[in-house]
Amino acid sequence: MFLDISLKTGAASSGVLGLGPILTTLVGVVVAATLYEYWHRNSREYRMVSNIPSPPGLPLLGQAHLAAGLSNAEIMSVGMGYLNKYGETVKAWLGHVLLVFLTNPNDIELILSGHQHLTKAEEYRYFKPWFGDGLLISNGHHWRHHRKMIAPTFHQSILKSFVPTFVDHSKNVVARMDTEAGKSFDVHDYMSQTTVDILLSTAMGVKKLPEGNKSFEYAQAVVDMCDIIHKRQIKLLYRLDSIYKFTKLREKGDKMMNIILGMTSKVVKDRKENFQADTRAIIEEELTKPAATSPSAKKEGLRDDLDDIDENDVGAKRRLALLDAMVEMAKNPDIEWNEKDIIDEVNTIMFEGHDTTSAGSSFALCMMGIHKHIQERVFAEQKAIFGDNMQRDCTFADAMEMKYLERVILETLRLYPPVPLIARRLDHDLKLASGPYTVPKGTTVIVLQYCVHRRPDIYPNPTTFDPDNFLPERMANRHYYAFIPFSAGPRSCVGRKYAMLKLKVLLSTIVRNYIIHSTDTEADFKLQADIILKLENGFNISLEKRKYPTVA
Ligand code: HEM
Repeated sequence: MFLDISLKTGAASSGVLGLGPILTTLVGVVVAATLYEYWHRNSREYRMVSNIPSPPGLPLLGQAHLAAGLSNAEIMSVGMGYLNKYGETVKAWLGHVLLVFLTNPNDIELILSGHQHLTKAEEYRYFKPWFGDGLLISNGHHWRHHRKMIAPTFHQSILKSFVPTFVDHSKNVVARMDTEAGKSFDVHDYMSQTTVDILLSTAMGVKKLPEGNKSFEYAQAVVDMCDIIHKRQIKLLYRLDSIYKFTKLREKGDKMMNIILGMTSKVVKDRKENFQADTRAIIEEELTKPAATSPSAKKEGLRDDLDDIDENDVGAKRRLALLDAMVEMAKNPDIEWNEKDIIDEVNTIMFEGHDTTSAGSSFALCMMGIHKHIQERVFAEQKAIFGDNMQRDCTFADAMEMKYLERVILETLRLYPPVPLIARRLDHDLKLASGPYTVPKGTTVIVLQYCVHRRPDIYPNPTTFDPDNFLPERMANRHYYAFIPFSAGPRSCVGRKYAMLKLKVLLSTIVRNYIIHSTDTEADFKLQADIILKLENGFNISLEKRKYPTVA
């Protein structure tokens, strides 16, 4: 347009009104930006959310500049500061992308409970090269079909059969940590390798684990890849593929993806090669009892397909663990399932199933190291269960008796939820319950578990670590959606029962072998929320071997 005018006026060589070409371009950009900003501010979306509080923004950028130059730990603390200042429902514009942050359980219920808002937010697209169309990020028919096929592979009878494997790996990590006894060390390194190995040996049916420190290398690559994806989600420039592909970050991302995909494709290849009928079937005995791994009897609003699968199941059935079940499905012409589906779900579950529980177990160990009286109660419960034979292997029945340890795990997940937030894209306009707000279709709504778990109106002394927050009578009086470490509703965590059982076996084995110490306090924690909540300064503990009289 400007060029047209200047040509007609014969001023092309010197630009508009005799200005140089750079200035001409600049004026063009400013005019286009002003027009865009004018259009944006008059859009339906902008007007609809104008009454939702937000930190001050800039033209074009919105609030995007607030994250510029900050580390992940800084973003977390700055973000919390804004939420404290602006209230329980806050909006932010990342350029033209609208984000609405929710911390009121009534709003969260509107998002998570029904089938209306199941679509994952745009921000999950950065996982696509990794998870493909795996459960965590897929939508619509594809997600529904995969969920229906995969949820039964976490049936209680299968989880029960995993307990001896959980025990073997727990004993193994106890032995490996012996070299650290007396020293302060970052326990997350041990937890991440162990949780990778446990997943490989259970859900993936791997008989021979990768040699050397391949599991640790994979776990480290996952941490680095999450950091990259998180940067892409929140830094405006990295969001654009056209810019990201020329950055150093992408080079690093490609390297990490090679390690990750190399490991998972080998797992699938090996399992397919060694897929023998006699090693894969698990025949369950008759089963009619409710799942004992669930934190409490569920009220109607919190029930999900995992409860239904465990509770409405009668009679003997042949069941397979995850990877074996998927290999069989791919061979069955009547089931819509192919090789890519297998790889996508292996990648999804290898990630979701290990990084979450390694953070959860590391936080729980730190909590017990810091709150010694709580560790003593955990140990006393172990003593009551194991009696004079504290070194014997834990069974499924033992794990069901660990009520206090369960409360310690739940309280850890309250204060330090490994998945600190969930994001959905609204498929319909949504009237919120927390105020006179209507959020338009297409918005990214972000459910902040981390914040709802720390609301003082729901948890008196919200920052105090108190496992008794999960006494049945306290839980019964709380809003269903005020404790959602595993999300809730139809898209809740498919591995939550697996996770709780594994954490109990692992922590029970560690606590029976070591007294856990910590020199850090919770005030020293530098929380870092890059996809999975971690401590930037490490999960530092030290261990002291427990001594038992030798059995003659
Ligand atoms: C302490 C441990 C865990 C926590 C806190 C946790 C938390 C969550 C949360 C919050 C979600 C919803 C995410 C979202 O909507 O963005 C989720 C989904 C999921 N989790 Fe977990 N998880 C844990 C362990 C596991 C384990 C052990 C597995 C598998 C072995 C697993 C597999 C999955 C899968 C496949 C999904 C996607 C479900 C769907 O969209 O249908 N998780 N998890």
